[in-house]
Amino acid sequence: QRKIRAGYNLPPGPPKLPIIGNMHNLRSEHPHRRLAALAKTYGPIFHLKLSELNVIVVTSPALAAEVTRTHDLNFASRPQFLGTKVIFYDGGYIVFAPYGKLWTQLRRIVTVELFSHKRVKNFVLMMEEEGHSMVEKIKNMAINGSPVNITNLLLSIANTTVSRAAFGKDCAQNERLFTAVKKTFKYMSGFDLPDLYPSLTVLADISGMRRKLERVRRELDGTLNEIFEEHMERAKRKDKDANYIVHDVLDDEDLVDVLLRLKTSGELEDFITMDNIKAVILDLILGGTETTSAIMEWAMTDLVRHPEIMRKAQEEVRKALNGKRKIEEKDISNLPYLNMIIKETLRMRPPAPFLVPRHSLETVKLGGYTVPAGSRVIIDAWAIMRDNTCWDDADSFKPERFEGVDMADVRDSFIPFGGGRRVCPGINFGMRSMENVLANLLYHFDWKLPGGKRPEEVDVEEAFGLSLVRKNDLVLVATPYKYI
Ligand code: HEM
Repeated sequence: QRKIRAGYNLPPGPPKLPIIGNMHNLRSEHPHRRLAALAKTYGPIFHLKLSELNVIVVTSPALAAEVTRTHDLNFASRPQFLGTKVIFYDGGYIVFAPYGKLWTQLRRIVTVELFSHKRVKNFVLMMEEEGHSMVEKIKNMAINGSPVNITNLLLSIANTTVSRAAFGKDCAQNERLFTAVKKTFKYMSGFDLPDLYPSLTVLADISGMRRKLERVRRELDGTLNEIFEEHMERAKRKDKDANYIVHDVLDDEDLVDVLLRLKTSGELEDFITMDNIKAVILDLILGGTETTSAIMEWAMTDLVRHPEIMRKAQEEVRKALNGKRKIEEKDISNLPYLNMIIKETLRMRPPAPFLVPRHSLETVKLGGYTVPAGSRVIIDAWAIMRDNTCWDDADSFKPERFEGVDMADVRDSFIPFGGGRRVCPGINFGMRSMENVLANLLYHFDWKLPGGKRPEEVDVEEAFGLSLVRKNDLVLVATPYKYI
């Protein structure tokens, strides 16, 4: 560290304490708010020492663009955490993968096979089906007078949507897998002791962290093995049965089918193992579940807090549907205001406030300062999207601000999905599924708070884990809409 300081012009930052560096500066329930406050003192790029690690934080659109565009390749890698190494088959292969051949191959496969327009179109039919069954569930609760736990409902539908895309319909192991995945969420903050002192490998054992992680990994691996075996069996039956008919696209291949087909037909590079394939599936579940459910939950929170915005959104969807009983994909494109609501929620409550950290491969200059090779680089998307110099009245929920905005013009200041070659590949999939679910909630029901609470009494307490979520469950009362 002394060597780094002597030779380099590191960005400014708060004073460091011996051994722990700046860890005390982040001790807060809300690290995203702490970092934004530090930016006010130290400027748009600052340096933190978290135990052994050099952490560079950037909080301006221009510097974020330098990371994701000007120096894209240099920052295209990820730091490694103990959790990702143990659980994700030695390193994770997409979200947390270091930059390299394996990541490039697997990301390409996922982009082409899961997120292509054609596939997302097929998945949309599945999303429609899930949307309808959610509506029926809520109608039953409304008839019985039970309030709806929106938090659980949305997490469950987000999980079903991603896992149906990955494993197909009626996967018996889904519940078990999701329970294990949820356990992994809490081991992945990157701020755990073994991650802050990576050179002290013994810490992973003393703290008991490795043991806990290995237990979860065994659970996940066993469940994934069962799922893969069932898929292989089904593929064999399909091959043997010349009369096997694919009845509709929902019956078609899911992602596990696709990956297994590519593997057995030799279309995948030899170095891609079954463990890599299993890790890809976990990556997608991890990347796609809590993010989408968090945004939908915050959107509902802000809608009940702003009844006039809720009313406007409901008028839009009810006018567009004109008495129809079921929402279809083609209806969604007639809901521009709903799309603005989702964008505004992504701006104000990004599920990944710091995106996913980057790792600097080489020493480079950023904003006139030196970023040493091996630094962890955090793009503070939360601070950028709450910056009053980028967004007028940035702390207020105003979906109208996106009216007529060409998104290319705000590409550096609207970054909930990140940018550059590590940008989120699930944008299309995520946006479609969120629009579908929210349109259903707004079309079929009127919503109010239980116990006669007023809109301004809705709590907006945040909890910071793998994603920025509500601290307390959102519970609302639904009244079914009387169709025209
Ligand atoms: C509200 C929805 C979502 C948000 C806000 C979101 C946000 C993000 C962010 C910030 C990153 C890191 C980007 C960077 O480093 O620049 C990311 C990466 C990723 N996301 Fe998403 N995501 C969402 C939905 C999804 C969905 C639905 C999926 C898949 C089903 C998904 C899969 C991934 C994957 C695989 C990566 C890793 C990309 C890589 O490192 O190459 N995400 N996402």
